[in-house]
Amino acid sequence: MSALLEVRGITKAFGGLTAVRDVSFEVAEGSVVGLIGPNGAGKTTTFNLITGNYRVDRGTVRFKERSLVGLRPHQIVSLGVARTFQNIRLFQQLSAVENVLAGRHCRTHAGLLSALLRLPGQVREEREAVARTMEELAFVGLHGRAMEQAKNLSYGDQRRLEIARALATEPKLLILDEPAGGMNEQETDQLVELIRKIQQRGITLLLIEHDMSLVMRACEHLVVLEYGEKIAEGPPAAVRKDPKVIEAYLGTEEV
Ligand SMILES: Nc1ncnc2c1ncn2[C@@H]1O[C@H](COP(=O)(O)OP(=O)(O)OP(=O)(O)O)[C@@H](O)[C@H]1O
Repeated sequence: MSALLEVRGITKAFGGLTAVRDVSFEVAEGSVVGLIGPNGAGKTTTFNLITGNYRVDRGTVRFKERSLVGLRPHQIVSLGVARTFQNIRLFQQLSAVENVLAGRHCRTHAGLLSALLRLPGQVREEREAVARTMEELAFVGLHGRAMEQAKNLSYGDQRRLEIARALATEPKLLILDEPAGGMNEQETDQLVELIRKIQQRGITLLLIEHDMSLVMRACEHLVVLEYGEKIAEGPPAAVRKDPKVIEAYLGTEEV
């Protein structure tokens, strides 16, 4: 079976610095894949190349055998690739439910005219969108916080809200950039559970994470970057013993 996501030889330079050089990997449908590596290794740049936030200099990105190169981020979301960001990007003044509704936007069809006239189709679509939103909030464990402004939520809850918003776009592939960033141990344990529940829904996950306890528990395949290049990949137990990986992390953090 072909991979859900296939990245082949992607390269991206910023001025004189090649942030990602000739990186290739695949994400099998239904799997949880971790992209790891020291700070500045090119992980977020790789995500931005997949999601259309940056354009590749060279190489290909294929999702469900369709090229994503040259597509705009919202087109890629419509195809079924959703993401969260390393630096939380929520509408801080809006409620949790409004933030998730913003994510639903790409799956609603009613045009401006029917919205203004409040035609029956529009009203039905709105009702469905709110119901779906409440389901996603419950799914990530935020049922009691729907009306809370995003800025009043804890860091861990804000990360969960970002995941709910991404899920509301009905992705096939969910890309998480440091989902455990700023979380305490208990919140990280809950996140491992949430990742399993998302996988059980049939959604494939690709994540960047520095918390190795999460990576080792949640991921079945790891891709390791250093200085923009892939230095290893494989099952977590094998990768953590790989001398190149240990070397890359020496003096930075424990693998
Ligand atoms: N928009 C940009 N303009 C210039 N340089 C950039 C840009 N984005 C990333 N870089 C550089 O590219 C390199 C890779 O950065 P990237 O953020 O992809 O690494 P990372 O592995 O995600 O790091 P971290 O774990 O610290 O988030 C870094 O040297 C960074 O400074």
